[in-house]
Amino acid sequence: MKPRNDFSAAAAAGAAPDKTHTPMMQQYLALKAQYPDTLLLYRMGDFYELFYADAEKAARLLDITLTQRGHSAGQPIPMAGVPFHALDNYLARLIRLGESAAICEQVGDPASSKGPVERKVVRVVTPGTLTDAELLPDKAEALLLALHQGPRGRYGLAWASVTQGLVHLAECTAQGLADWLARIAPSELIYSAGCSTALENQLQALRHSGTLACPLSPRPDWQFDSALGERKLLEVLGAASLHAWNAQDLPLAHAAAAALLAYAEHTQGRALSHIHGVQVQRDDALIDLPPATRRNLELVKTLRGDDAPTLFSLLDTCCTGMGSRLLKTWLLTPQRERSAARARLAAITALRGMDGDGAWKALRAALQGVSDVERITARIALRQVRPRELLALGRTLQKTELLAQDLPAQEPYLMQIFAALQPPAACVDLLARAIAPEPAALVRDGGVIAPGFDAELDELRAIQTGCDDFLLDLEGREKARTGIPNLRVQFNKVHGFYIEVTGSYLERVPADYRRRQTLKNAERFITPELKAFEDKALSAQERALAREKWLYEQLLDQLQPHVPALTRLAQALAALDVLCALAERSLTLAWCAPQFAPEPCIEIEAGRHPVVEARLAETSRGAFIANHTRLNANMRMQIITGPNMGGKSTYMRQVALIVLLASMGSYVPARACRLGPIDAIHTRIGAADDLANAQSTFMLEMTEAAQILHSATPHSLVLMDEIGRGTSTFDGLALASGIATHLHDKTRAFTLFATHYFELTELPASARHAVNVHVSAAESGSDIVFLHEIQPGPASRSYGIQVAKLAGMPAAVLQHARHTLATLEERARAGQLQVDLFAPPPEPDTALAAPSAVEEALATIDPDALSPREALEALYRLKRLQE
Ligand SMILES: Nc1ncnc2c1ncn2[C@@H]1O[C@H](COP(=O)(O)OP(=O)(O)OP(=O)(O)O)[C@@H](O)[C@H]1O
Repeated sequence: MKPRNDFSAAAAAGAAPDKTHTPMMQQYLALKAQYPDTLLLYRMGDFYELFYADAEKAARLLDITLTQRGHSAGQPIPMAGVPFHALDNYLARLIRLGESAAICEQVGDPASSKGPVERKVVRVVTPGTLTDAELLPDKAEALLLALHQGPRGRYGLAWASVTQGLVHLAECTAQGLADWLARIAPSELIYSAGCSTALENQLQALRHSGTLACPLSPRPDWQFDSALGERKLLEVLGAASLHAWNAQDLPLAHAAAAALLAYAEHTQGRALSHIHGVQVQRDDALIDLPPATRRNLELVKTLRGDDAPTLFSLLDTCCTGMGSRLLKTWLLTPQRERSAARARLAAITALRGMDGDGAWKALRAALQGVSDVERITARIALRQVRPRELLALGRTLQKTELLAQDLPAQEPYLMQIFAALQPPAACVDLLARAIAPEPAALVRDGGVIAPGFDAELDELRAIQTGCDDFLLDLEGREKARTGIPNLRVQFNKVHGFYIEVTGSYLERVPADYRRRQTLKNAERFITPELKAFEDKALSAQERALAREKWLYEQLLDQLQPHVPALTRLAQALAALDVLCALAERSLTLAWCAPQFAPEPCIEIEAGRHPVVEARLAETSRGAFIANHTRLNANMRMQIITGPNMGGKSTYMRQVALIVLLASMGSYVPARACRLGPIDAIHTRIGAADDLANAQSTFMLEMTEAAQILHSATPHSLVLMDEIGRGTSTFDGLALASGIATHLHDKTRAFTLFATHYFELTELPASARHAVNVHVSAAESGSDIVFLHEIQPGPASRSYGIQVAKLAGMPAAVLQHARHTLATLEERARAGQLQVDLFAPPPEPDTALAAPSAVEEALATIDPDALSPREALEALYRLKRLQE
């Protein structure tokens, strides 16, 4: 028999309440049935309790005590709980572990309830739909992504951050899916429970490989409905058509949006009224930055997985969390079309002013302490905002009026920002009048609404403050009446008001005193007058609290119409913050403004690697040596040789970082930079075993290289670092030469190809768009000095043994290595193994290349047009052909 406490199946199936359970457990089970996959935190007094399997899971995850709470239906009830005031703390831990939690509060009045107080799930906290300031990281968005599998290997994607109010839509092919998922990097992914097993396996595999680092939740099939999605989008946008957003013909993305909005609403317990826009992202609009590129270029995480030092950590001097989040978006989604980058560059230039003495400094000083208007606005719309957030918002709004005065007037992008920086006057006024100067953290504690805002509240408060005067007066009068000199009138939470008389004066107590409590040396009394006062004071306090709650709700109602304007203002503040931070960086780090060219080219004068340069400066290990790069239609490939530690990887990465920085609209670490159209940055650098996916170093290297050869175009930048070194010398060399030739002849991408195979330096002799360069080093005795300068021509030798010496290799090993090297070189000279690495391969055998009968038959089959029976017959036919 199934254990009794495995309730979920019966409950989830909507079975009638089991009358053998206690009434409270019946209520719990009915609520739990609606959230079978989510931990249900059930409010009981000062605790949130979990029961049965939830309790066991929470005890394990949160390291809290698993106890029992009596019996229900004849079985003990496992229970674990967390104190209500520590809820945020425990929620944060659950979210980090990828769990979700449904928060169930008491909503009924305990005094008038028969049986258990009425309870309701007020919100569901999930990793992708966070809104709490305490749970959200300042500098990162929590994104929820819905994925819909359409026919013929196409997918619809819809994603949003609940605190942003912007829904993103995209459609992609099966091949592009992994890249999209990596680019969006959601905190939670929902997909249709009815999707194919292949998709489910692919998602799980991406999760194991780390490409997708978030929980995956299946949702009911019917929620992924295209017509419903379109209707819902129109509803939240308050529009009649999606044309304004160019989002009309995306049925698969609409289906994903239906599930996305349904899930987000389900978690928040209300419609998302603050959604203000839809943004369609098209495959070909963004510069492609595959996961390997983000990783290898250490854009937002180092190769070790740390947050710094990275390009983002170097750039991010933003004053607000909104700015940091927007900066990250700009960095990771650079557009192929240059108008956004041009506008940002022009704005940065205007902010810098003539000699760096522009408005940026004053603006940054003003931006300090600006609150997170974006998130506070979302929380207003979701009616979750706390009093102190409203206070902070009010102060920020007053500040933004001043901020706008400092903006340089003529620049178009800044003028646009200026227009959005005007806070709605009615909102500023309302907040200033309504919120107390030092409000309590929670409305339920009172003291949130400012004095003077509401006459009734002021009156109720006056009764409470009149308390002290009355009590002093009463104490004086009672002392005089009774002649007890140390009589005191006091209050405590348990016993209310009382008159305390010590033992020695008890005989003087008048007859109208009623005993309330006996202590060791004293008695506490109440009189009719004091009782009447107590009733009035306590009821005034209760009524004041209720009035404050009501006023706060009214305030939220009055703030709703301002949500769109506040959202626009938040966007403007974020953009201004990023532009000022980029202006500051450009001046502090001596960067230049890049120029965009219509023809294909990457021309960099005195380029530097910003992160390596900053590290060198920090550690006082000398100056960074700047290098030039010149790639254009006629010079598309550099074969880079030179010693280990010479700076090859640094040089290649710096070119990619400069291209990326320019494309996002930032100044760049160089003296000058001219950049033509770019559609992707591909990198094949370093080698890390992917043990989790059972891929060897070499397999991974080849997989990544193959992907690059398939997807790069003449407008792509490709970095290839020491390709082929993961296998035997000849195999590696042969593959490296094949790959280099393909990139040069067929792909024709801008390619930086660093290698230790000297044989590859012969390529430029036959490949007219390739050139040899090397990083320079100088020998002094048996030692080596790295000059880190890129110079024309191939390197003369590799200096591996000198580098090993620098690394502290034992002298005996070095001696052995020198000897072996001499022998090998001698043998190579004598053998003169001469292979023309770059000769075109013989034509493939045409007999072999012709399609077989099975292949021909296969080509005529359209799987989508076949019934299951026809498919089976087709399979038998193919089998026969094979025989
Ligand atoms: N242009 C430069 N100016 C100053 N220092 C540099 C420069 N380039 C590289 N370095 C320093 O040299 C170190 C090694 O550089 P890098 O890793 O690029 O060498 P490499 O040639 O790729 O070596 P390997 O072939 O072993 O991978 C860097 O960490 C940096 O400290």
